[in-house]
Amino acid sequence: MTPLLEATVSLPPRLAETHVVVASGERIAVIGPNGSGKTTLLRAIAGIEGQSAEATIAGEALASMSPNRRLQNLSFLPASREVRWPIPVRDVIALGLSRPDQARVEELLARLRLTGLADRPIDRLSTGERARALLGRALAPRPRLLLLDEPLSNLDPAWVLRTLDYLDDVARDGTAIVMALHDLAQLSRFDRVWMLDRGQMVADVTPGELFALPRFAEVFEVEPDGAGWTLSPSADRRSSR
Ligand SMILES: Nc1ncnc2c1ncn2[C@@H]1O[C@H](COP(=O)(O)OP(=O)(O)OP(=O)(O)O)[C@@H](O)[C@H]1O
Repeated sequence: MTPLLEATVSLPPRLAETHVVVASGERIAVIGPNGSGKTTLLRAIAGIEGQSAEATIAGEALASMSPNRRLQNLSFLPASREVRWPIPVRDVIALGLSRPDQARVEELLARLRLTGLADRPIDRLSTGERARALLGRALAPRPRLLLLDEPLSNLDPAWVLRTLDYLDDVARDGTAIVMALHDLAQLSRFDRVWMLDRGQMVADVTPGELFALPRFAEVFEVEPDGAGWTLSPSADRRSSR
């Protein structure tokens, strides 16, 4: 079976050569401490960082796709929620589409509970509302692959859960999701976890396997402690942090 995504990326010194294979409908969490390379990996797969990516989606080279074809195949949601232009929310969502589709825009506005804000310029939304609108833009074309950089940050607890539920639905329809996140409490919602450390992918495991890895505590410098986390005894001994 042809994998949905196959990519070899490399951006030294920020990211060592990394080979990734993702199947349709897979949900993958990309984790790692600040500066470990999560954003770099997502941007490299998307081909945003120079010519670093050799990526194929369903066997087709991403680099040679037309802009429209790319929109149908891949959406990348950057971590930044900053939008400087006063574009109405419904138009922001429509920007994600390869051709006009008002019904799709209305569907996303309703699902993201943005219908009441649809005509408001996006630069006059709260940060969490803006995060939902930008996620709507990424979801709009029903791409085969979603690369999401911290889509849960700035969301309140209910919206974290609603967003994960929505992404589960999207994955059930066959879209693969590769998502950078910091909230390790949400890992059980994913099929696989890629753990990064200083620009290297050091684990590709199921969520259940992750916490048992000695490397986990070493990379994150924390250990599970009841319902939360505690700094591991070796924390702050690593030279680069
Ligand atoms: N444009 C850039 N040029 C050079 N180095 C960069 C650039 N952007 C990021 N870096 C460096 O690359 C490394 C990886 O950064 P990256 O943003 O991928 O980390 P991250 O895991 O997403 O971190 P965070 O959790 O803080 O968002 C860091 O050491 C960072 O300082």
